[in-house]
Amino acid sequence: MIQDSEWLKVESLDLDAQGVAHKEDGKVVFIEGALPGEEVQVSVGRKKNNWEQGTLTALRKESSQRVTPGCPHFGLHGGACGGCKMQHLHASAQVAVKQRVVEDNLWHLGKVKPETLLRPIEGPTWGYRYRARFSVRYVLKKEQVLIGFHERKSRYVADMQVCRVVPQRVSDLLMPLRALIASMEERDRLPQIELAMGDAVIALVLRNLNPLPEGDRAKLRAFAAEHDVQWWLQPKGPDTVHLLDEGGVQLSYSLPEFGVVMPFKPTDFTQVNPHINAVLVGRALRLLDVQPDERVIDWFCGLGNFTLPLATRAREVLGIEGSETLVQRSRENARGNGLAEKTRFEARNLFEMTPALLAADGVADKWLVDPPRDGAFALAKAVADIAQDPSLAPGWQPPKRIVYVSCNPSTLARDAGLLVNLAGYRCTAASAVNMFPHTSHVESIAVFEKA
Ligand SMILES: C[S@@+](CC[C@H](N)C(=O)[O-])C[C@H]1O[C@@H](n2cnc3c(N)ncnc32)[C@H](O)[C@@H]1O
Ligand code: SF4
Repeated sequence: MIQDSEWLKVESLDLDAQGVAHKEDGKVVFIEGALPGEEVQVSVGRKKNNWEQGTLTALRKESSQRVTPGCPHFGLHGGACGGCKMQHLHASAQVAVKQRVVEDNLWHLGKVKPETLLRPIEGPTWGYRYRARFSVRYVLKKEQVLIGFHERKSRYVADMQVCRVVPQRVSDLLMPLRALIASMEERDRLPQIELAMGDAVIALVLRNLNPLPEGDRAKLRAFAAEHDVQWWLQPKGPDTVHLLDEGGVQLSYSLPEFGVVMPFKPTDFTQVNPHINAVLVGRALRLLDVQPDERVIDWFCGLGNFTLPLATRAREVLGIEGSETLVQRSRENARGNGLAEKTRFEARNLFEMTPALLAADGVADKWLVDPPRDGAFALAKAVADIAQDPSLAPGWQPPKRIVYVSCNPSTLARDAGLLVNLAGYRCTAASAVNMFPHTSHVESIAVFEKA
């Protein structure tokens, strides 16, 4: 590291929550721990021709948005955990940064300017995370078990004694879990514990590389009884996940606004933040404004998180999803909620969409699109191709309205560019969704209307 004595004025924050400044010679500097508006000195770690990257070492003008981090393990303030990146920035300023990221991406990558910026969706900033994947390491030298997220920029597991982004009940389990694993015969062959919380159950999935001896199973049972958790074991891939002991309360979450209950398995995709999810589903449906005579397609439907609420409003909904397991779960959930007659589900790879395949899915009045980080390029491209050459799909009509929920603003922007600049849609609204407070993940929602 080289200490740079030049004072830099921080102009903005990048997606990794690094302050961005320019040196006198025009070089861009990315500064860990620095916030917009601050004047800082930097210890430079990496140098390239036109940029440098370093860490804040001195501060002579502090941002009014700077706050004391809420977690002792926060990596930029002496802690080691790399799980959060923005705890030093006031929660509402984090949302403003994310809103700006959505706008900037739409404009710079998609040449799209939303007609309206909606108020970002916000929820609790602590204790929100109902899913987490904790690494487990038995450190032989110290005869100690660590359970936590990775340290910043490292493969090591952080020595995490509490965690403020998971619910308090889960944070309180971290030290007892360490003691439990340390006491087990298989302690050095248990690399991961995955958390999946439902409305009424804390499910913990223990990855076990070897079959567990009866003594270890008895210890898990005693822990479950004492701490009111449900153990699942995962001997191999996600499909091998099973309950340690059959029975007990079923893992599920509910969407009360729509009277829907969604049972799930702990390794199924479910949204990380159930508080935001409930608001997000409500907002998506209001933005879609589905009418009782309308047909809707829910692309990348997962276990039916949007499909079933949509089916409470629409004439019929088609849900399409890549995972057979999730399609199966969607069907069961539709049956369980009395919505089987209005829904149909299909397992398909949506990265391979073509105009002909799109036409075969039929005309729908509205679409909900909620892809993984890679986005929905093939889908947006097929719509754009048909708009350019309608003979590719004779008789097919594009949906009047699309609500696109995204976990990656750059792929949203790319797809929005296709819809707006080639397929004749207007982007009528967009906003950030603060699904992951204190991290740099940006969730967002955008509305496209056929012009
Ligand atoms: C962001 S999740 C959304 C799921 C659901 N809408 C929800 O809210 O729970 C994205 C979904 O896309 C699915 N997926 C990933 N790649 C896919 C592909 N190539 N084709 C179809 N679905 C895919 C995943 O299995 C996952 O369920
Ligand atoms: S992930 Fe948890 S332990 Fe790590 S910094 Fe964030 S709140 Fe603290």
